[in-house]
Amino acid sequence: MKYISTRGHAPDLSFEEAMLTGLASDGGLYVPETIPTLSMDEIASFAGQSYEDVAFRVMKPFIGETFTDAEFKEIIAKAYATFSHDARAPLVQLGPNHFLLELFHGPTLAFKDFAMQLIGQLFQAALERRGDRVTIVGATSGDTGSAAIEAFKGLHNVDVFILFPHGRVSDVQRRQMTTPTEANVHALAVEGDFDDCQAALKEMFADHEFRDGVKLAAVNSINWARVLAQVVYYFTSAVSLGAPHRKVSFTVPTGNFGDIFAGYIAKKMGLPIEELVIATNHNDILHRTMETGACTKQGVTPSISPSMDIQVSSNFERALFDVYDREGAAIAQLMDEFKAGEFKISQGAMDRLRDLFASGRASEDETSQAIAAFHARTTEVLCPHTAVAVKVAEAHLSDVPMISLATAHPAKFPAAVEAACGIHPELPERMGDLFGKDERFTVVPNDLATLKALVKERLA
Ligand SMILES: Cc1ncc(COP(=O)(O)O)c(C=O)c1O
Ligand SMILES: N[C@@H](CCOP(=O)(O)O)C(=O)O
Repeated sequence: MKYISTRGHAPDLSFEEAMLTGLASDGGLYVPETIPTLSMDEIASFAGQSYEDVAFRVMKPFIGETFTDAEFKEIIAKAYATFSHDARAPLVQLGPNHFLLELFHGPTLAFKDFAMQLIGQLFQAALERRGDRVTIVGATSGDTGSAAIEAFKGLHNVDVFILFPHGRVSDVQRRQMTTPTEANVHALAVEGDFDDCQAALKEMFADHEFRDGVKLAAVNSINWARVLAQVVYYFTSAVSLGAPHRKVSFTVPTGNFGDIFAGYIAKKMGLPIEELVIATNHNDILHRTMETGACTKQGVTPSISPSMDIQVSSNFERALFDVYDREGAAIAQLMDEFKAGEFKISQGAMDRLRDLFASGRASEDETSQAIAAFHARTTEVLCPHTAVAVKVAEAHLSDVPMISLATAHPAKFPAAVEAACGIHPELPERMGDLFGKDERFTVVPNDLATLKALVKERLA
């Protein structure tokens, strides 16, 4: 399996190289040259299998010969052993034909653990074999950072620097990033928003001297391995509701477009998905783009679903690559235009996007009301990101089962949840001392040169 860049100029890479590289050298994102498909019989045979078994069968065709079957199975087993629910990603019913896919039973209580726990193991195995080390720099609006730190803390062949927007993550998210004591963990509070953090990360990759000098690696969803790991739960949840003999739909709370792009890959692999619904909060660039065909940057406005306070959605580039018939030059041009604030999508590409994705937006009030209404109706306490999905999903309910993705545990956002429904969601006992620990982080101006100097200084 070869991986190619969405901008057409970077060298093709193997799975292992693409994973350890992250962003392509031409600024593009790596995608598989072809998407392997699974037959109806193969998908049907997932019924009743463990999450780990399905994970092996879904991901194996993408990793080629990178690991032996036995090695890959062991990696998967270790990755999900840290989860507190036997099903890993259980489904609960919210109402007639509406289901919630709980993706928050991993160690940091967010869906990011599904991919991060796995790539932590994959990186370790690959780096040990190569006798190599890397410097991970990650940008986070809260959840990716905590999941990355949890997966990589204490490893001798990795340093992990996490850039988070100062004052714009929840207290639980910040503490998950700032309380680990391991020397290879560096939490940096950037005086900017998530888009600034992500832009700095991409600039670091564009500076080839810096990139090669520190052996830069990415664990954001610009890294293909992150997306791949998330494809699995689309299969497990759909099959448990009768797929492939019955279609299902998904509504996905969306920021960087990684999670919903994983759903799109599942569909391309053969999973019969009726609708894939993009759900945004008031930072709604994706919804506006789907409505108008113009992708126009507006400033980020903080919300009660802070992990989705994003306006530059990395993985949208991967979807554009497909609807532009995989023409790297066209994508490079759109991304150049976007630097000045806007690009317009051609009518043909827009028609294809609208065939693939529906979209909706939930305001702050609608999000709070959804938390209150679903708690009153079902006793389920939704996190604000999940509430965005559930609210948007309501407009898409039909006789096809709808699965809304519950991307984080409500206890990560207690203030917003309590304000909405009067319940103070408690952290699970295993995280109970989070607020008793000392924090360790550095506040950094939103300045690329300062950030790069800091990374080099810490590594030295
Ligand atoms: C809790 C939560 N929900 C939803 C999202 C959106 O996911 P994605 O960026 O993959 O679209 C994120 C992070 O981005 C998140 O942390
Ligand atoms: N919501 C994310 C933003 C980064 O997204 P990623 O999926 O590209 O890592 C976060 O919580 O950090």
